[in-house]
Amino acid sequence: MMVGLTGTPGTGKSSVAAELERRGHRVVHLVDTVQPYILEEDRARQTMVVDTDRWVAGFEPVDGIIEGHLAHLIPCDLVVVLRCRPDVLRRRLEVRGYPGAKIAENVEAEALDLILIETLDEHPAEHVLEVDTTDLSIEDCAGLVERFISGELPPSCGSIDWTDYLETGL
Ligand SMILES: Nc1ncnc2c1ncn2[C@@H]1O[C@H](COP(=O)(O)OP(=O)(O)OP(=O)(O)O)[C@@H](O)[C@H]1O
Repeated sequence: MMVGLTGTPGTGKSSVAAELERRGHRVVHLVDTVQPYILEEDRARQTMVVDTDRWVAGFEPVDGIIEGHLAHLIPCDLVVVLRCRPDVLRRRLEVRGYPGAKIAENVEAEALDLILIETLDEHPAEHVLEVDTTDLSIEDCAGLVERFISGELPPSCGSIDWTDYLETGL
């Protein structure tokens, strides 16, 4: 089974994936697979521009967990979307020393549910679990992912509304 672990930067994908790896799951990090598909470096946004169509077409399916903010673009069997309340996400990204514009862009994307919307463009809701990491430990998040994969936890998404964080200007 191929499981995507996606979310806005800072929502905890790498941390949760590391915990799942520690628990014996096979994890593939998308950052290790995009190198041949990088078109250019976007210096202002401190990020790489990836030819996502070619990358998706060239992706070899794996039996395991695919971690990265493009994971929902792959034809996974299940997708977990990690979420983080925008004010807390802002703090997580500030700690990283990201430029203000990059923080604002990611915080706004999170408040607008962009990754979830993209996920539901590609996958039926019955294959999707949304996890609000804001008040959960990394171990708890990993536990929810495990229970979703095993079928113990049903799919669930769409109950988060952080539009207030847009109106208050964060
Ligand atoms: N559930 C959590 N509770 C508290 N802090 C968390 C949680 N998950 C992640 N963090 C913290 O948030 C920060 C960002 O986490 P992480 O690097 O795992 O995010 P990411 O989604 O993989 O980001 P990127 O896409 O940029 O790699 C880290 O400092 C991590 O310790």
